[in-house]
Amino acid sequence: MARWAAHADTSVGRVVRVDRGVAHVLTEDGPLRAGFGGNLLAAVAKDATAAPCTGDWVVVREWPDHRLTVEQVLPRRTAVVRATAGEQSHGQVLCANVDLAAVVVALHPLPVPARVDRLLSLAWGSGARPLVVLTKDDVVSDGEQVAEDLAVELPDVEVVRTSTVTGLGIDRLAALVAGGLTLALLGSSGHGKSSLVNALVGTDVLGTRAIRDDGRGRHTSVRRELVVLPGGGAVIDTPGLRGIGLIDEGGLAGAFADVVALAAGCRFRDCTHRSEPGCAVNAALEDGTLSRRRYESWRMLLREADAMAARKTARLRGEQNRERKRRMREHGTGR
Ligand SMILES: Nc1nc2c(ncn2[C@@H]2O[C@H](COP(=O)(O)OP(=O)(O)OP(=O)(O)O)[C@@H](O)[C@H]2O)c(=O)[nH]1
Ligand SMILES: [Zn+2]
Repeated sequence: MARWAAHADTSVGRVVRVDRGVAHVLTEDGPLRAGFGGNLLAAVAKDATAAPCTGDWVVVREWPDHRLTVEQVLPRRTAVVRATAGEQSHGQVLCANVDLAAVVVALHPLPVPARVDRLLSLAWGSGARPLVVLTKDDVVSDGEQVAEDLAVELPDVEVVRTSTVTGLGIDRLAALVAGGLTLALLGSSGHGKSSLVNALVGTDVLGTRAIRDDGRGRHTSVRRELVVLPGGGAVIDTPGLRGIGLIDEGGLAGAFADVVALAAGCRFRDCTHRSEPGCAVNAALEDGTLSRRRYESWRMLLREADAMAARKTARLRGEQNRERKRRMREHGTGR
């Protein structure tokens, strides 16, 4: 490496992907691979979210024997974090420092709105600007109508129709990131994320074209990869998200800002928005301002977020108990 940052032996770069404890980092002087430094390993042992992930800016150190290690993960501006249910888990960081978080949903078969809501909650939770990207417009005739219906329900979110067959909407996505921004693609398997990356790059970088003899797609690529685009900016493909348990309260509040605003007007602070008098949410349902579908979707995700929060509390309590027992053993006191 020729050019160095603050210290003579360190350099700053952006993580393209992480493979079994090896970070692939893009620096001003080209790509490099680095293991995790000792302090970083210790931090990761305590909290897995401390590990470098795609999109992170990191400090890489070169040792006298030319070994390279990631010494530090710079603070994340935004992060797409999937809540996970495991007792140990603090959530899983899918990617970091993204400016736009796109929910990628195919137009065929017809998008399931509750699914879009769920993924949008994940997108809102990241701190990035959420976006809906509808794919495979070429296989349907009512793409425009579906996009319009969604846009009406999601007033704060841009909805972009795309097709990697006709090229529709690809220029819009390219324009959104052109100023040097980073776009993350979130969605279930098979909805066309890798195809979008390829269309944006103009070449087959992620290997969606590889088809096996039985006609099914083969995935040779390592996912969660950051790809720098020729027109400026970058795009991150994430692995197919199956869905359940990705919700946190913050993201949900963002995705349902309209409903949260309504709920603030309920007569009772602890209104459950079922049948209480003076419930502003129910009033909006009755006068049609809020759709029954969106209301049901919100309630379902809220229940999930509550369950997730309860598990988190239980986990923290478990950690405290273990710590107290450890101290009892060591010092004969629980204090
Ligand atoms: N007709 C049509 N087919 C598309 C379009 N985009 C993707 N496909 C097809 O849809 C299938 C899935 O596309 P992928 O890009 O692999 O989807 P993915 O979301 O990356 O899926 P995973 O890799 O499993 O996460 C492939 O057979 C693509 O060729 C499109 O715009 N139009
Ligand atoms: Zn209410």
